[in-house]
Amino acid sequence: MVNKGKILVVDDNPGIRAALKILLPKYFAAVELLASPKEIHASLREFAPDVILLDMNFEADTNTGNEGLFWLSEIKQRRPQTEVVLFTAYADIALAVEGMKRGAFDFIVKPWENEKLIATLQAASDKAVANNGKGGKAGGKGQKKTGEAGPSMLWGTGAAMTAVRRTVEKIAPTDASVLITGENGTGKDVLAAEIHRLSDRGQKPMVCVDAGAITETLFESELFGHVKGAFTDAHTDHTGKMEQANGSTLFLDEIGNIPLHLQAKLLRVLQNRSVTKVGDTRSIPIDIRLICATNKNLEEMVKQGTFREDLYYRINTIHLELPPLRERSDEIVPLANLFISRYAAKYHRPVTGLTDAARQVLLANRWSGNIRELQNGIEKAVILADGDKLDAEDFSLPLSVPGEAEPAAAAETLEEVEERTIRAAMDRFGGNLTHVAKSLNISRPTLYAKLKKYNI
Ligand SMILES: Nc1ncnc2c1ncn2[C@@H]1O[C@H](COP(=O)(O)OP(=O)(O)OP(=O)(O)O)[C@@H](O)[C@H]1O
Repeated sequence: MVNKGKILVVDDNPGIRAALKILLPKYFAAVELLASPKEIHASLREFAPDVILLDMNFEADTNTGNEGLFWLSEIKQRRPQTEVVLFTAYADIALAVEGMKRGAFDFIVKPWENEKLIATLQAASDKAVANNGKGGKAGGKGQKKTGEAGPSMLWGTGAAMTAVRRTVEKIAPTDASVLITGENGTGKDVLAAEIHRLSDRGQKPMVCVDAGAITETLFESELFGHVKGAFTDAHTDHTGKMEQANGSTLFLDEIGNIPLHLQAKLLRVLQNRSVTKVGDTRSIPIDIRLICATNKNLEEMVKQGTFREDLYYRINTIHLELPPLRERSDEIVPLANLFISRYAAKYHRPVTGLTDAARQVLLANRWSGNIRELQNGIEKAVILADGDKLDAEDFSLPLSVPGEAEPAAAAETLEEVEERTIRAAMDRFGGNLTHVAKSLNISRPTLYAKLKKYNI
């Protein structure tokens, strides 16, 4: 069946373009092919593709994929509703995860299988159509919206998350500054929203600023505001995010990305509890609760002199560390089920759950992109699935061990999940401890201790 989607292929290999020129028009309403990414901007404007199949390396002899990542963010900035499928000859899972974190829909490795390529492009096209329906807001990370109601948070029952939850319950109603750390995709934004929701300020919208997404020149104006005429483009007065957050919570994401000279200005505002707009002399008192997040090690940055120590102590009254998903295995199945119901409703698919084999594959995966990667995987699987349960084959995951161990149930203990994951990895790597330790991201001594503990 021909999908309504418009596909743009960007690849400098003429042979690949020739093959796709024959294949794709059988399945899609319109297909455009470009040899160079330099023409992407024009094509975004004129052709307005739903999906871009984007080569990762355009210069001969390079295989870093950096060019692909650069063009991915260009596309996402200019036309966020367009979905991007990365196309690479180099099977690099780290690059795939990086691309997904930056908003790519999926990753296809060359040489490709026609069936998989078409299915992926069709799923991406369906998602692009859904994106268009909600005004172009697409997945991936972009500028955050003030007051956007974040999705509700599912709390894990493992030891680490139980401890985080207890702390959150104690500190949420106070005005203490909170620093949330953790790898990308562990749920820092979601946790910030939860703290705000539980606080006395929860009736007002939380104001979010992604410090990683604002240019240095706009930072002050964005945060503190400006008055008309303060600089060339300041045609009107602008209320900064700090003032907008008055009486509420300010969530400052990616705080580790703020350059030193701006850190000094931020500190001054926090100390004085007042803000002065760019181009103004009057100071406006502000009453905000500050929550910051970062995936960087700020303590290390303080030692290296790239993060101000005084600012670090100011924002870090309470420190919450979100563990990576691989250390929160008890959450994988409940989260997967949550995302299944969310996406089944969104895409009108009759999917209701997971087969045992699918649970198995999800539990055995490493999830370097954490909950975001799981969410993306479920979204794609829901779009592509044929039956009412997602099966192992609906996920293209590297560490799958279908049908080996006992099916996982949501009620399993963390230890049971850990034991099964280790057994699965031992089988997969034929007992090669170096490979098993590496795949589980633990040291060999830790692995020895666990093998002994579980009598493996
Ligand atoms: N506990 C949770 N319950 C439900 N959904 C969650 C949970 N944690 C994270 N998610 C979902 O996973 C995705 C990633 O979460 P979030 O953006 O909060 O991570 P993050 O740590 O802030 O990532 P980054 O470091 O890239 O900013 C989001 O779509 C979010 O809705």
